[in-house]
Amino acid sequence: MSDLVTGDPARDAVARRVTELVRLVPDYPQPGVLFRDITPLLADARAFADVVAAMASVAGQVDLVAGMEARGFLLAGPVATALGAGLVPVRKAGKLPGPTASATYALEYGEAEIEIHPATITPGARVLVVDDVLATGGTAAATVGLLRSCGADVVGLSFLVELAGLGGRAHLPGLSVDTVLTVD
Ligand SMILES: O=P(O)(O)OC[C@H]1O[C@H](OP(=O)(O)OP(=O)(O)O)[C@H](O)[C@@H]1O
Ligand SMILES: Nc1ncnc2[nH]cnc12
Repeated sequence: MSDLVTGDPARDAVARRVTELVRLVPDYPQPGVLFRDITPLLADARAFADVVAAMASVAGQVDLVAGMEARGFLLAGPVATALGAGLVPVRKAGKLPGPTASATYALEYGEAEIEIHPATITPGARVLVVDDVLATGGTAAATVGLLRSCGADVVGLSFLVELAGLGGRAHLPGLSVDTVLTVD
């Protein structure tokens, strides 16, 4: 199932472009995974601008946008600029000089650890979390937990593509979760 009908024609048109421009790669990076490759979308100037605008439109006033390494960075930076907000890079372990705060989590294809600089988060800062794909929700849930442990007020999450069949939303209870395109 593709959720291409939101009732907003402009938003539906952006969702259709995402369907057209996100390449499906079977068995990558391991057998059984249908990988969503966003590079054709990023290379299309109009589509890139439209998805950034759509992803930013879900939030009101925010202080910071948190983006997950690596593909999340590509969307979170422009979304932060569009919202007049700062950027918090959520990095894979070992990439940030200390002091850092960290969390471990499970992926659709493996396990990972993420880190942030807690000093960049003022207590009560309103933070929007941005990433390309919501799959099992492990990355997003770990990011929310990490941000909250640093005093952030996570006001919502904005994704390009949600793989609804993997049930990621269930790991984000009580949070506003928006996606440009939802697929099974
Ligand atoms: O909902 P989940 O099951 O946690 O999966 C989603 C995450 O997986 C991908 O990142 P990945 O760790 O593959 O890193 P990359 O962006 O560096 O390719 C994607 O960009 C999300 O961050
Ligand atoms: N199927 C998938 N395609 C792209 N990124 C992902 N992250 C987790 N699962 C993914």
